[in-house]
Amino acid sequence: MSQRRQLSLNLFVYPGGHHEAAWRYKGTDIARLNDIAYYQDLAKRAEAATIDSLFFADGPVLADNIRYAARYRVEPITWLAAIGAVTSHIGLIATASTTYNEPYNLARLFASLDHLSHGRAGWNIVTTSQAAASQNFGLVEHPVHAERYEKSREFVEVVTKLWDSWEDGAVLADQASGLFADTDRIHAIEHIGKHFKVKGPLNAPRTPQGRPVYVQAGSSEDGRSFAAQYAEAIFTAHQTLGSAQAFYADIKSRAVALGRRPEHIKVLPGLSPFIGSTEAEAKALEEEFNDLIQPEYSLGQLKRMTGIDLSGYDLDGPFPRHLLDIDGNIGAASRFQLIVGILDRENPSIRQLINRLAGGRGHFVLAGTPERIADEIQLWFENGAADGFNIMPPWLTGGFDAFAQEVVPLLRKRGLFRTEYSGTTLRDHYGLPRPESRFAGRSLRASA
Ligand SMILES: Cc1cc2nc3c(=O)[nH]c(=O)nc-3n(C[C@H](O)[C@H](O)[C@H](O)COP(=O)(O)O)c2cc1C
Repeated sequence: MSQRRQLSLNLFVYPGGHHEAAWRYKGTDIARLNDIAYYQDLAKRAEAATIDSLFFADGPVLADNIRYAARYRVEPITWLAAIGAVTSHIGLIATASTTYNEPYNLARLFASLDHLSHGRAGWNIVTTSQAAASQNFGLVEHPVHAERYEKSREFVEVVTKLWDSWEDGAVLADQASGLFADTDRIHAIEHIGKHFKVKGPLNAPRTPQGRPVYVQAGSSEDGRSFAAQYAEAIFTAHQTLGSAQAFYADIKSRAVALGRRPEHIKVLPGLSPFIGSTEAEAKALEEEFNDLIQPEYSLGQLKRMTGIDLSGYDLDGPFPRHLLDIDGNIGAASRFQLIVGILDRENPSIRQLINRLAGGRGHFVLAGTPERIADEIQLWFENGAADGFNIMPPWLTGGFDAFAQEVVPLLRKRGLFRTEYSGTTLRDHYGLPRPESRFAGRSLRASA
């Protein structure tokens, strides 16, 4: 009997939680945000709930709104390495930018993470939308959207070749013969492109997963086309079932047009759940968070997403829609479209829009009972909108614990989510094949 299709559930970790005022919430353990033991404990609890992976976002520049929120970054590969050492199954997905890294260095870092975790590494491939990052790297200006995506393609090609440069079986470790490596199975990549010139090979063996899982998180036209070609999992933000369905259908059909199998590209929208034993209790909890919002912070967020500075405007007045530059070049293009959608559907005041975005920066925020949350997950999963979700707890660690203790058992009871891991690698959890090196068999052909 073929097994029922299973949800993929990731835990998206943000210091303190995803609501922008999470760090001010009484239940947030704010003193422990730099304590690796806090994240290790969280990872162990996520592993006990058979969550597919932990995911850390990142960007190589300090957020300009640090004054009002815990929005600093610790470097995720370093952090996940320490988490990997105390866990055995949960996937470890780190974000790294193709605009502000060198492929060789990054290939080494992720290969090391995959080795040390015995095959649990994933790479969230981003191009970095924050323009201020350029000032940390001596660039005259931040490359525009299309340029960043063009460079990211070559970056991924180089890194993939480096991960392929050692075939399986290249390490002989034959103590009797004295041969450590079969050098016919280790290949220079000789890459010469527009942005990178890399001879290779990598200086470490092929990793347990062949290569880390490729994750992608941009939803613009360039982002989708990139994802359809390379991504094995996609993080995306949607406010409605309809928008998620349209995105899902578009991504899968693009992937199929490129000769890929649709089930090898997991679409994982964000979901930030406020859970209560009644609907009213859940809504009251969300309100408690929204009461902690600081408008200075929220208006900065809004400016980043829309390009408009609304400081000085009456928060309870209408959103000045006419100021939106629909055709302009906005860094996070898909998030801009998402806000336009909210304005079209709901015509909110500025304050209502701020509250709407505070929980998940445009991701789907849902306040309800555990059954209501499970119903919505099932609805999206069974109606062509999602292969799973990127769970974004409003606060940590309590917001995740509530999900693990109250929603996960319901999903299991409905046969939608595993009760135990069936494998040990992130590829196993997502049901993805282990890729073969492009050089596989080449040495045999040469000597035939
Ligand atoms: C769940 C999720 C997580 C993301 N995490 C990051 C991140 O850590 N760093 C980053 O630079 N961008 C991140 N992004 C943003 C996208 O990678 C992308 O840069 C942005 O959406 C703009 O690209 P687009 O115009 O193709 O959508 C994230 C997006 C989503 C949906």
